Amino acid sequence: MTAITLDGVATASAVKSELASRITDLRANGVVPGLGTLLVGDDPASRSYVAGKHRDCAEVGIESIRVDLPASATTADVRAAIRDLNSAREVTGYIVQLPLPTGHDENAMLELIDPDKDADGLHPTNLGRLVLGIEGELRSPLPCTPAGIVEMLQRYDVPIRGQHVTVIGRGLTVGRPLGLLFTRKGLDATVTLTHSRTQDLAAEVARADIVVAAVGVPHMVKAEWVKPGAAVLDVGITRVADEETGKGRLTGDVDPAVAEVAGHLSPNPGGVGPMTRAMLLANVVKAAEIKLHGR
Ligand SMILES: Nc1nc2c(c(=O)[nH]1)N[C@@H](CN(C=O)c1ccc(C(=O)N[C@@H](CCC(=O)O)C(=O)O)cc1)CN2
Repeated sequence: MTAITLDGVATASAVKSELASRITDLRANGVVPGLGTLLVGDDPASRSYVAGKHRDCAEVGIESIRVDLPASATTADVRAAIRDLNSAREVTGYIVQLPLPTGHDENAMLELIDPDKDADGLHPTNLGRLVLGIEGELRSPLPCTPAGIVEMLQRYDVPIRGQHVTVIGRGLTVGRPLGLLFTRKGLDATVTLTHSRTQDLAAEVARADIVVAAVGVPHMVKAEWVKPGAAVLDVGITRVADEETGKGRLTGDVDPAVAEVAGHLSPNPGGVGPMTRAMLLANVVKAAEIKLHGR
């Protein structure tokens, strides 16, 4: 068996096309969606992700406002930048790019974001609404990677209801919110959230219909662990030196041999990453629509 590829580039492109008409409507009604980004320091990966977010905005007609602070920025500087983004009229939603450099308290900074402008769904109020299972008008923006994973599975008609999902990694942007999202009413999966202290990871993966690997350990998920036909989403990414050329290349958490066992496989790069970016745009558009129509 060779797995069906969950193509994040093509799926993100479809999402972006669908957003374009909503953005046109917003603009016609005098609301210009604007995404702000706050980047602190000079981590090359974060720089590249932020640059990608601005390119995406330009592609779909969202304005983008970039605030970059040097690695020497103090917590007071970061607070001031967040305060400015909260009050900037042209910013309808924004993100604080994570991770922040060592020495900054990420949770404290996320808490300063105006929840109505939280394009990442990572403010405690918005995460709280996810925990509370609030639906309808008060439903909060969803964290982008979890939202992108679910969107991609649904667009490929991969069953979720009643399925067993094993998530590897309990981080803030992927594992923890993803567990909440999959168990939400309407999605109705059963989730095992695993982490570095999980005793028998292979066994937890083996019983999963859907596996999400988000740890950043190259090729950690082995083909022998995976139930034949399972959907496997490779989220963690590590830059390693190519053995032949010595040049840097990107490697996911999933061993390539998994493609021979899985039913669906999202590659890395080219899978969940582009969906993360597309879901950010969707959150910005949704926030702008709320600004126009109210909740
Ligand atoms: N405030 C946030 N910080 C971080 C988030 C987040 O959702 N909000 N997630 C990640 C980084 N991230 C977005 O910020 C992100 C990661 C990867 C990609 C992506 O498109 N990856 C490409 C490969 C990129 C490359 O060549 O390096 C792919 O998978 O094809 C987009 C966004 C942590 N921080």
